[in-house]
Amino acid sequence: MADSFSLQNVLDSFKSCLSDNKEVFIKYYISGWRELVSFMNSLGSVFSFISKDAVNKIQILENFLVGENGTHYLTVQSMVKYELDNELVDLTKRGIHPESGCRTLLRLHRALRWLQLFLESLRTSNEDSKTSVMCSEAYNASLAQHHPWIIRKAAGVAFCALPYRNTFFEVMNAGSHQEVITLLGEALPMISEVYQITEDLYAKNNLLDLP
Ligand SMILES: CCCCCCCC/C=C\CCCCCCCC(=O)N[C@@H](COP(=O)(O)O)[C@H](O)/C=C/CCCCCCCCCCCCC
Repeated sequence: MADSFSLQNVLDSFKSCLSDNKEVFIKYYISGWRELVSFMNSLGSVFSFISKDAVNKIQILENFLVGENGTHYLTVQSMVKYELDNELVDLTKRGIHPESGCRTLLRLHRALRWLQLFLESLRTSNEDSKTSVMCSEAYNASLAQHHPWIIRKAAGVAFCALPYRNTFFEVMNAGSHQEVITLLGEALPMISEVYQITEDLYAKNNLLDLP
């Protein structure tokens, strides 16, 4: 995991995610998430429970990727085909495959929607905007609908600990505020494309509600 966060690295990871024929490389998908988790860790221990869950899911996918069937886990497309063809996914209720690649990636995919909304909000924010409000609005419009009450409550408490917008931009380590905004403008189309390709693939295969 990177020692200090760089927004440029996040951008590079999501840029590298797409193959020429628009498949999503799992290796770069998880390296983008690792970079984001390193950022979240720098914000304080109140985010540890979120970071632990994200790291756990990243690790599950990493284990598949370096495991004996790793060639099937090169892209999200090849993973979906391999796991469905070999009945390795619990489709309606949790059973003998509670940690399939498909359901694990789905959790990060939903979080990617939150990230997309949050970054867009940050990009278009002004000096008076509150990061906690932007974060919780993005969360309510995405991940919250998949989380039980207790997680929503804990997430709400964590959001209140987010630093003010100015400090937040500085921790992003990407130069002046204008430079951060420019970089966000470059990162967002990459993130959105990766999100949409994954969303379409999951929808086509009826995988959007995996338990
Ligand atoms: C570019 C820099 C600015 C933005 C930096 C953002 C950094 C964000 C880094 C990581 C985001 C965490 C991703 C969380 C994945 C959550 C996956 C999930 O939904 N897991 C739940 C369901 O899993 P299963 O039980 O079905 O296996 C699990 O129950 C969740 C537990 C933890 C709580 C998740 C709360 C998510 C809040 C997301 C907002 C993070 C706020 C960070 C603020 C910078």
